[in-house]
Amino acid sequence: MSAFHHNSPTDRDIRRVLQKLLVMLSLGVICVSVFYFLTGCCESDLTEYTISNRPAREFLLPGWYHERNGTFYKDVVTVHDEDGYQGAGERSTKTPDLVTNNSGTDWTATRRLPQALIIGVKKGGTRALLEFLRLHPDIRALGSEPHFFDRHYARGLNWYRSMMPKALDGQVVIEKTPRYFVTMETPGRVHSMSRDVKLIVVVRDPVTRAISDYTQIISKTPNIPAFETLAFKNSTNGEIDDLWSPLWIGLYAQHLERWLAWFPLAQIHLVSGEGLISDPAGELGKVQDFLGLQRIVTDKHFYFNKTKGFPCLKKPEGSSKPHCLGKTKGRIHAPIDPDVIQRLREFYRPHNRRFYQMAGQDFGWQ
Ligand SMILES: Nc1ncnc2c1ncn2[C@@H]1O[C@H](COP(=O)(O)OS(=O)(=O)O)[C@@H](OP(=O)(O)O)[C@H]1O
Repeated sequence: MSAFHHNSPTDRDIRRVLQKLLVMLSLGVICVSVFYFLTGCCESDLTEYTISNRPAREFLLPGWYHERNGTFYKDVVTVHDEDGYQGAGERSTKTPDLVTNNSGTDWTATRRLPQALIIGVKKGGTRALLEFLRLHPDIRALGSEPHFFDRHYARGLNWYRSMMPKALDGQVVIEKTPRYFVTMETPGRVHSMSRDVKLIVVVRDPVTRAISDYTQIISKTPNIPAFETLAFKNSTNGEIDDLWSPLWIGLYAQHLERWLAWFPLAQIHLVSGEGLISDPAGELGKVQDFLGLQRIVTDKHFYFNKTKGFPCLKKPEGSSKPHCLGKTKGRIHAPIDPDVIQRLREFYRPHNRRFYQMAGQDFGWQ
């Protein structure tokens, strides 16, 4: 009896302690949830990546993820060029290690179709432009090249929208796929998505661009014939093979004409690829104006890296260290016979003149 009276308060004590522990545990869980919610840990933008000092190939290839209906999908990585990858829904159980850039932490952010597109040109400086634009807090840029209008159109606009980063009201969603500029069906398809979309084309001297293109091709397929062999239909009479892709892409007037059948020139902004290297802040200023954004990306964001020979970012978004583009951007070109270069300059001269007239802008190519 006395033992019973002696044990009874101890049981109550234990119950009380257990109740207190339960209350404290619940409070802990609530606090952690609130903390995660406020810091945005629950919200990661899976189509984005953090800019790092590592070359693009290293930090992009390990995995692109996107999320649909609460499931993470690892993108099937198909290398298009140094920085172009496309997603196609291979299921993954891994947690994404890629994180968002400015903004997606706000729960009001939604995925929207892009209001602006960098449509070209291949090897013009499109990656540099996109990386520089990402510094702007009102820009939400897709890191990969989705190739929606040229390769994946059958997947539909909902798929395209699902690829986009989340954006807040007032932010401009943008993607870059340089092949859009030269593919026949793209202007009409872009127009049917939106007649108001803003289009950006980075253009570069077509001769240098062709050599850059060839340098990239040969880096992947070293056994292809020499540039000089591919550039001419007939080496004895010097007739240029303008259907060879590296040369055909440089026929800017012809490609622009196709876009002008669908969009007014005022909706197309041409960026000088050379200017993007010599005066990145100047070119970025004009692009920000065109996009209706405040000029936030300015010369204080850039420095000239002598080793790289190109402008680099002092402090890229998502990192505190300076950042240059990867080694496939700004690489040493394949050596080309100077007579061939001269012949190509002559070939492009009338095409360039026509392009300047159409664009109302002289890019000063020789
Ligand atoms: N800041 C900076 N750093 C490095 N490279 C720069 C920069 N600005 C412009 N460029 C030029 O960009 C060229 C590559 O163009 P793209 O990014 O459009 O190439 S791609 O079509 O996406 O493969 C690349 O071409 P190459 O020099 O022939 O490699 C560069 O000349």
